[in-house]
Amino acid sequence: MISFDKVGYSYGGGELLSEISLTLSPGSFHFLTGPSGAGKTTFLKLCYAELLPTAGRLTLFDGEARGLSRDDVAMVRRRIGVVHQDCQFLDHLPVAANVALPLTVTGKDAEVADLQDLLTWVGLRPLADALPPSLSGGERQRAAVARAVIMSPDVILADEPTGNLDWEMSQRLLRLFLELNRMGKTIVIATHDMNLIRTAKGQVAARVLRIQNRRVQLAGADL
Ligand SMILES: Nc1ncnc2c1ncn2[C@@H]1O[C@H](COP(=O)(O)OP(=O)(O)OP(=O)(O)O)[C@@H](O)[C@H]1O
Repeated sequence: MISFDKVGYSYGGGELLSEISLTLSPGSFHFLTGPSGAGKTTFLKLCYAELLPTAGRLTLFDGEARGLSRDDVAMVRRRIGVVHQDCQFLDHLPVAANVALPLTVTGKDAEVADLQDLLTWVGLRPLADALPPSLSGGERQRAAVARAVIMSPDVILADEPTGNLDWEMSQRLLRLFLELNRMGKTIVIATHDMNLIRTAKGQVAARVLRIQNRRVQLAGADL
């Protein structure tokens, strides 16, 4: 589905990521960890063609990343939902409209019932008409998850989704990702939170990718 073959990435200086060879198979669950500045966000950006490799071959679905046309990139982005680290919203639009935005911008209307179901699923139905600035950190993250899944993507990438959340809210968010994975979605979560990883590993056959010394490698079973 997403396959790295000796991929490297450089922002212009030396390589930040080197010789990455791995495959994110359909339905798999991966955590991505590593020190601050190691390149986790950069790795995720490669996965959704926000950045293109500066070395090696990266296959996104059936196409080589560097050979994708604009239409191909748009197609890739429709199949990948991203929960960004800072989850930005349009502050003048209510939560429901923000969640529906990926559909609206592609000219489609969200079915009201589907949108309400999605908001119920993330526990935000009572806040459907609230404006984003009034949401708590956990509510923002759940709205971002809802927005990332509204297009029914095959893959969900989340960048530090539990970064500023307390343990209970982190667990709640983790349950959403576990449920999405049970529905067959491929999940990649970048996180520093080892407790979250351990908790998840009790519930799903998650693999842990660790970025160290520019390489991305599968961590041992001790994690
Ligand atoms: N657009 C850019 N131009 C140049 N350097 C960049 C750019 N974006 C990121 N970097 C650098 O690349 C390195 C990796 O950044 P990245 O955000 O991928 O790391 P990270 O592992 O996600 O970090 P954190 O855990 O702190 O979020 C950092 O040193 C960062 O300063």
